[in-house]
Amino acid sequence: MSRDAQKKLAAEKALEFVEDGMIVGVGTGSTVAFFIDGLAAMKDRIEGAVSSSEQSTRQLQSHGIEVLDLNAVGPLKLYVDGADECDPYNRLIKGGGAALTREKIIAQASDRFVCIIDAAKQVEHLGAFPVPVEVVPMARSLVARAIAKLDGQPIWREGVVTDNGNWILDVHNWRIADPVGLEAKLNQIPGVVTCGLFAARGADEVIIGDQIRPLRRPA
Ligand SMILES: O=C(CO)[C@H](O)[C@H](O)COP(=O)(O)O
Repeated sequence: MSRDAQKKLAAEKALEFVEDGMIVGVGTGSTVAFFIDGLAAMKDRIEGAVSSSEQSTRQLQSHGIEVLDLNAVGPLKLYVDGADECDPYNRLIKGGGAALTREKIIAQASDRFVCIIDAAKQVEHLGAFPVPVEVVPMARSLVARAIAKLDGQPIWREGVVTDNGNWILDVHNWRIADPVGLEAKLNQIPGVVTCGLFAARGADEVIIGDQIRPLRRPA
């Protein structure tokens, strides 16, 4: 089955988590685009959506789904999003689409985070995919030097400006032994808005094709 077909299958399976009257947290990316298309068919049953990017907002609104402000609606029951990598414990690398900060905010504000991926994104250890880090522009070189001290190789994603007006450093060649510890270290560097490691709060369920994998904790 093609990767796109797997993404579509996972997105359709995630629709089963949507309940009547819900405000649904919606991620960003090509997998989520399938989810939004599916959500459109259920739009009269939901109250609206909270969106993680301008891109998803446009797609939601094009289907007539109301996009709500997270501050006005409070905690959400459900957040559905894709990922760039997923380890056996549902810890993720996200941010290939540069929407990581709003994605992490909505994931944190949601009771349940359902992640939808194709099988190629499953890995034993996170780090083959470069870890995106959103930085305040004036701190780019300061953060890059701090990351180099942590043995990562940061490369500026030149030309990309996030929805929050910030820049992205992609960190290559990282052997990530402790994703939770590294996430905390990155988030402490002044100028880092957030990093694309979703380890402290990973996904509650990962849907790979039509298979649902619940959360498993590391031993
Ligand atoms: O984190 C993301 C955007 O910031 C996406 O979820 C991630 O890049 C996966 O995208 P796709 O579904 O297109 O493969």
